[in-house]
Amino acid sequence: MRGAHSLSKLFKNIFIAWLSCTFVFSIVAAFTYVHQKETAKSNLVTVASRIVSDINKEFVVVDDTLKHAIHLSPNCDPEGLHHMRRLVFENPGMSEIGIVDSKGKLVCNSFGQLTPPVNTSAPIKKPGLRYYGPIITDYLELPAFVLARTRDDGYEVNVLMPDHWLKSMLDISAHHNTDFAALVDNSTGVPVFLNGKYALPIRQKLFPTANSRAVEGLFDDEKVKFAYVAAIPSLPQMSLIIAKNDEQLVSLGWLWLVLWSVLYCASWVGLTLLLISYDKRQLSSKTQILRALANDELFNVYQPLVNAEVPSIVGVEVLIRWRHPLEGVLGPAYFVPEAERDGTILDISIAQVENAVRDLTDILVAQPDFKVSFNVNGLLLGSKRYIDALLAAKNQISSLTIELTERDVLTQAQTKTVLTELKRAGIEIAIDDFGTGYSGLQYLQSFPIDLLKIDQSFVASIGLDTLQSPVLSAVIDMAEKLDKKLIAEGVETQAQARYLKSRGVNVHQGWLYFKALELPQLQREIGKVLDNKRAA
Ligand SMILES: Nc1nc2c(ncn2[C@@H]2O[C@@H]3COP(=O)(O)O[C@H]4[C@@H](O)[C@H](n5cnc6c(=O)[nH]c(N)nc65)O[C@@H]4COP(=O)(O)O[C@H]3[C@H]2O)c(=O)[nH]1
Repeated sequence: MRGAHSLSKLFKNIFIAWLSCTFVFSIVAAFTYVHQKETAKSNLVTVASRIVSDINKEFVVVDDTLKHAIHLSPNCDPEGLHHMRRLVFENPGMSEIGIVDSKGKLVCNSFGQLTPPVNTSAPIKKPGLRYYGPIITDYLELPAFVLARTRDDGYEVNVLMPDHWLKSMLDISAHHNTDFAALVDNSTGVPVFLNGKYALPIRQKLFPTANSRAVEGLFDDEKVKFAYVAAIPSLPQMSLIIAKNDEQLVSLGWLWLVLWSVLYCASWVGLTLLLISYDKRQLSSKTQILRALANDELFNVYQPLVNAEVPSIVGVEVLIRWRHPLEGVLGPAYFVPEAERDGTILDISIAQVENAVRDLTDILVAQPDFKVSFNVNGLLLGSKRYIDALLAAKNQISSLTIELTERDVLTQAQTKTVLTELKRAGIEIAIDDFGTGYSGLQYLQSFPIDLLKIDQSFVASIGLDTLQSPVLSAVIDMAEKLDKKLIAEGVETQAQARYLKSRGVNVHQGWLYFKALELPQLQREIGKVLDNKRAA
């Protein structure tokens, strides 16, 4: 049964660790994915801008060449021929310069006069640089395209650019994972030169276009792509379009995947171990407390409640200590909060009540109205076992008090019923650390409360000019009006004791009189008092 329980706890921890790691890693992975995708898009835009800048530079050079060739004679005279050949020689991107007459006949080119002239199309009467193509020339037998300008005399000067020059510019293999790159006609979107497999977006109209822009979505090859269209400033008829498939934008290398998986598994295992060790720690704190209880390492100390008028010991507050085999005597702050969390406070408190009855038997016989006060919290009030232990103790302790904080009174649903039952059995109900809670005071009327223990901080403020100073006086007035008994906690000086007595608060608890005493010390102190009484 115990084995099955531990196994189910182990699986629970593994599951919680898996869930947490998966959640965190999914969020990190999503952020990384989005970030990588955005970076890849902006890289593609940078690549496109760089290619356009390179192409543009070449086109500007070509355009300058065409502008220089504006006065060349169409008769192919030796001087003109020499000039044309020099221009071709100086620009490796150009294969040939030609002159076309106004009727569309190529009359002369950098190779010489053409007889008969070759028929081409008549020059368009428009200023500026323009292109046409792609074409295959008879003598080059290479695909090429033409850049041209029409002169004022109606002749056209043109330059033949072979495709291999563009190929080097648009080499997509040089740009990691690019799907295609193309120089396209701006009005039709038809590629003049293409590297890769050309596709256009299905739902968005890209052409005609005049400006640079990005598009993303489904393309007509049924793939989701990101594409960037970049205008070429020197040739407004043409643009560059460069695209990447969605899956190419974020490419996770295997090393990255391995690292990510290792990190994920390590975090999962780490978190599982952490949860197991936390469980063990919980378990061990519980086991330790229960073992301490079984070994009688937990014991009561008793801090006397003093009637300051006489003075005499009229009762005690029962406080817990742990004689730890390694750490020495530990105060409640070291283990009570842990015991409250893991539930062992119930076993501790029942044992405490039983020990107190046993410890104080002689004193109770000698002084039957001796007040014995226990610290109780909400959890204890909800336990029938504890209530039964208190009721049983009441048979020996006629003046039995329980101390609760305001929080314990107000946060437990069943408190009122239990307190009424205890009160009916003759148990006195006290509010501990009174004045430190932030709730209203109506509960003092509606709950069966007999006694208020004024918190140490208010007692400490006596004679000082602090914020608490006026509160103490108000608490004393209010207790009198509501007919509640008062005990002052933490009385440390004669001045505090004098003031409290002057205000009618006569039962004191504090180091001025006694610290918490172990049983033999308490018995000695009570013995002294009894001896004094007898002597008197
Ligand atoms: N500075 C100063 N301190 C004084 C003076 N007179 C008394 N004290 C300390 O004030 C605390 C009074 O107990 P509390 O308010 O019920 O506060 C208690 C109570 O809330 C809790 N506690 C102690 N024993 C038990 C127990 O057996 N069961 C439960 N549930 N809680 C306990 O631990 C708290 C602290 O207990 P202790 O460490 O024993 O500390 C005790 C006591 O030693 C004084 O003149 N000056």
